[in-house]
Amino acid sequence: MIRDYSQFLSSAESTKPAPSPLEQLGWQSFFARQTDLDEMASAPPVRITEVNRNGLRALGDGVDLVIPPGPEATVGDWLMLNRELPTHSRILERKSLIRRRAPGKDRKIQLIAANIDTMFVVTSCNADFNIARLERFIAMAFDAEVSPVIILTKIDKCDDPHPYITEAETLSDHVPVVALNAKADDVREKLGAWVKPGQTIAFLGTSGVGKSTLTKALGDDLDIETQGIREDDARGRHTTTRRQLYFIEGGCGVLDTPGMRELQLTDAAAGVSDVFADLEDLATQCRFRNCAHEGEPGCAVQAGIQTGEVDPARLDRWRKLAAEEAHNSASLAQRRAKDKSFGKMVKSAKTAKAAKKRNRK
Ligand SMILES: Nc1nc2c(ncn2[C@@H]2O[C@H](COP(=O)(O)OP(=O)(O)OP(=O)(O)O)[C@@H](O)[C@H]2O)c(=O)[nH]1
Ligand SMILES: [Zn+2]
Repeated sequence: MIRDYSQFLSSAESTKPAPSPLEQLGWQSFFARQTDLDEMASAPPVRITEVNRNGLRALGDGVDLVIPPGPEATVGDWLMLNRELPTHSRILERKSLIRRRAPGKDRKIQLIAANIDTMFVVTSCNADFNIARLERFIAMAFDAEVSPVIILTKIDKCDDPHPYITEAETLSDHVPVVALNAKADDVREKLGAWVKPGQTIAFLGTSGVGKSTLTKALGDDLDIETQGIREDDARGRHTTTRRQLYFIEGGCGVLDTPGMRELQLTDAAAGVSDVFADLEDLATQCRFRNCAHEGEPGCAVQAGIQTGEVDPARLDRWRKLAAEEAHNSASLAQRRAKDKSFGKMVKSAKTAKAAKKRNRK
């Protein structure tokens, strides 16, 4: 996977012209390359900022409308708006996509959010800190093609945050680690490399680690609670739902959706491979191709443990994550197979019924 890290390096920000209205909504060259001026004139780009029962809320340059339900789009998507037939608007290819497996029996894949640039994986310098969970969130971000950044909060409440920082830094060379006090006034400064006009960010982490506090720190000029929108519920009552993608001053998109809070590891095989690339590399040197690294002769991974090159705890986490991923993917495949055989059963039952009917005549 090739990633663009140039955004982490840029410093010559001041020479840039002020962002256009579209750029403030997150319009980037990645999307511009998929269209041309002719199309933009007749079918302007719009960004989906909410998905609800009434449809998709779409914002563009001087455009703010609700597209009726229909398009397979999610929050963060860019559409080329078909003014006559909005439901036939063209969805642009996504820069990133976060999906999740729905809870409950019907384990369908749901689209959670598209075109997020940076995923802040938040944990705190206390008992919440769990390296395996961090790894899982990082794998999920990589799989969605979003650049993850680890935020360690509550440094003000712990004697020495360094062991946490050091451990988080060992996860991957490609994941920056920022330690901070979410209640201090340097949050904007510390996250400035990622929170800037034209970017879309999201927070991921368990309850109580400081996601809301961080969000408030970024948008202090904005009362998130009052950004709720009115929506008719099934009984025709007005209920207020929280906006899902909103823009803080200067135009940085912040994605906040209930779905993000319930994310599971969904089809994240590629992400798991990214986080454990070194172990996967090593495993190619095992004598047996299907080596389980559990004591088979010629196992390069076990040899790595002997020499101290491989951390056995990390091998253990890799195994667990890979197994969980396999289980998730398998249950989807099983479900599909079941659906198929159920369909066949229905079909043969119908045929039998029809045959009975015919026989009765
Ligand atoms: N001292 C200190 N307190 C913090 C810090 N970050 C968060 N808190 C406090 O921890 C509590 C939980 O923070 P929230 O921002 O609500 O956590 P959250 O991740 O949004 O939690 P959910 O909304 O349940 O997902 C609040 O009382 C915060 O004030 C920090 O860095 N330092
Ligand atoms: Zn092996």
